[in-house]
Amino acid sequence: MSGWRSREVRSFGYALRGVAEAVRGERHMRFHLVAAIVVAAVACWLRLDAEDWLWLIAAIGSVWVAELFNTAIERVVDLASPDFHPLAKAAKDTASGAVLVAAAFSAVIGFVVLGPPLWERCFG
Ligand SMILES: Nc1ncnc2c1ncn2[C@@H]1O[C@H](COP(=O)(O)OP(=O)(O)OP(=O)(O)O)[C@@H](O)[C@H]1O
Repeated sequence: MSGWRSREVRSFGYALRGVAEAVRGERHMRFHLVAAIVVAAVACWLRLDAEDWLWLIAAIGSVWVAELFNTAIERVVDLASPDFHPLAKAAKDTASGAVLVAAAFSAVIGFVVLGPPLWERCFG
């Protein structure tokens, strides 16, 4: 393997390890993983079309990305400011807020995409 390629493979490995470490260490990350599996199972059961799948994938992805950044920010804040500091608090609270906003928008997308076909399947 060329030097460039082995460097790329190594970087990819570090990135995957970062995701795995976040899933192992963060309760919320595991919750998002379970939620994504449940949503995908329901979407399969409802036989959603490609466009609906894209909306769900974008919603799930946005929550995962927000949670990964939140985890990274928490780690850096813990490293830089183990003692209480108002700026550390603001950084952590803002990072959690990003997850909350992503989760809220994703819940709306889930409701709009899954709601009508689910209603139809269950009560139609
Ligand atoms: N060094 C600090 N200085 C000031 N406030 C802090 C500090 N560390 C944590 N906090 C406050 O405590 C809250 C909880 O912090 P913590 O590190 O426990 O993260 P968390 O929100 O519990 O994340 P998770 O549950 O995902 O581990 C933060 O949102 C922040 O308001």
